Amino acid sequence: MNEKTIVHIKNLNHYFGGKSLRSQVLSDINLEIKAGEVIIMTGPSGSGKSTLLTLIGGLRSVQEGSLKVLGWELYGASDEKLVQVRRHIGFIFQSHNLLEFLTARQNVQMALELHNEPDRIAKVKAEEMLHAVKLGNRINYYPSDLSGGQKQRVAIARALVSQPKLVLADEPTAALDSKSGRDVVDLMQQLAKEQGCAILMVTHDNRILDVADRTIYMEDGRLFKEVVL
Ligand SMILES: Nc1ncnc2c1ncn2[C@@H]1O[C@H](COP(=O)(O)OP(=O)(O)OP(=O)(O)O)[C@@H](O)[C@H]1O
Repeated sequence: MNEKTIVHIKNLNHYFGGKSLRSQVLSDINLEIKAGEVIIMTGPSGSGKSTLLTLIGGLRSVQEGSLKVLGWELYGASDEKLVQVRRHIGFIFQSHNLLEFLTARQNVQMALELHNEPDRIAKVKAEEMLHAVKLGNRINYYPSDLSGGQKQRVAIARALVSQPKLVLADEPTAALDSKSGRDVVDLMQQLAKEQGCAILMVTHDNRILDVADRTIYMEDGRLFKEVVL
C-alpha cells in the first residue's frame, strides 16, 4: 500500500444476524481506491453497497478480512480509532442531514469544530466553501429556506471543508431533479480533483455515471464487475 492508496480492501466478508439467522451480505470483497479517483458503485437494491460504504467509513466494525483506510487497519480497530478515522472522511448522504436550527454557514463550520480550528478561521473557511458550491448568496439562510439542490450543496460544502482525503456518498442525487443532481455531482467531481480527494459514490442514477473514473458493480454481496469508462 503506497501513500497514493486511500482504501485497500482484501478478502472482506460481512454477516448480519446470529446463529441460524446468520446471512452473509459481503463476500470476498477486494478493492483499491487511489487518491483523486472518483468511483461509482452500482448494483441492485440489497446487494450490500451501503454495508460496504459504512464499513469503509468506520461506521461499523470489520468482522473478517482486511480493510485499510488512509493507512489505518480497521479490522480489530478500537472505537476510539474508528472515531479518529471518521474525522478524516467526508460523508454525504441521500438526505442532506443538515441541522435545521443552524444557518448554512454554521452547518458547514460545525465540521471544522471537530478539527479544533479557531472560530475565526473556521468561519472564513466555511464561507469560502459555500462560495465554491455557488451559495455565496445563501450563507446566512436556514435549511428550510433553501431548495433541495441547495441543501445538498451545503452538505457537500460540509463534507469537503476539512479537505478530507476520502469522501463517501450514498445516493447523493436521489432526492434531486436531474438538473440539480447534475450540478451536485459536477461540483463534487471538480472539488475532488482540486483537493485531490477520492470519492466513492453509491448511486442508481444512470444520468451521472460519466463523472466516474471507474464504475464498480455489486451483486449478491460480490464486487464482480469493474468497468473502465
Ligand atoms: N442491520 C441489518 N441487519 C440485518 N440485515 C441487514 C441489516 N442491514 C442491511 N441488511 C441486509 O443486508 C443486505 C445488504 O443491504 P445494503 O443496505 O448494504 O444493500 P444496498 O445494496 O445498499 O441496498 P439499497 O440499494 O437498497 O440501499 C440486505 O439484504 C439487507 O436486508
